[in-house]
Amino acid sequence: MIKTLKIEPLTKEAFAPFGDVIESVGRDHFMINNGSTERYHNVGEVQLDEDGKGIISIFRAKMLEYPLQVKMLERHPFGSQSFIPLFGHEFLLVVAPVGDGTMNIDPETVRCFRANARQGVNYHRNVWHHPIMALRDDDEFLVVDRTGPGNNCDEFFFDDSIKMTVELD
Ligand SMILES: NC(=O)N[C@@H](O)C(=O)O
Ligand code: NI
Repeated sequence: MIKTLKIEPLTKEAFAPFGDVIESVGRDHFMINNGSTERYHNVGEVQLDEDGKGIISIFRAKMLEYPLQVKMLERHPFGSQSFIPLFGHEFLLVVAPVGDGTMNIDPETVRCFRANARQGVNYHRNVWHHPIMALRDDDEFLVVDRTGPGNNCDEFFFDDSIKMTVELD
């Protein structure tokens, strides 16, 4: 199989099978702080297993080489993982659904999205995703995910016959 992944705009609806889009645009909110602040409540769900702890980290990422061949995806079985751009830059993401839970990904289910400058993402537990795909060097992302016992990162490598690429326009 040889295919160039279509880069789709990131929307709440399209991303629903993979997790949450972290954004305020178009979302419900209510006033707090005596009317000085709008709270966009619960735009993403932090998922943890009973032994895990939620932590906040910062990832400073290099831009990968494009066209990029998607050789692998990873998943986190014990918790969700969110990426919120700290500098408000767009970024890409490649995902695949949880599937049947085994260490296998149907390449036909792999999708690519582009997050706009006001969006972050929250991958739900076991959602397959590519490591962070910044669109400029030294871009920084706030990351909320899980630490704790056990291996929380499964990697799946596609067969060499599967050539899926992401091209920048
Ligand atoms: N390994 C790690 O902490 N980062 C990845 O999970 C990622 O999605 O970038
Ligand atoms: Ni990850």
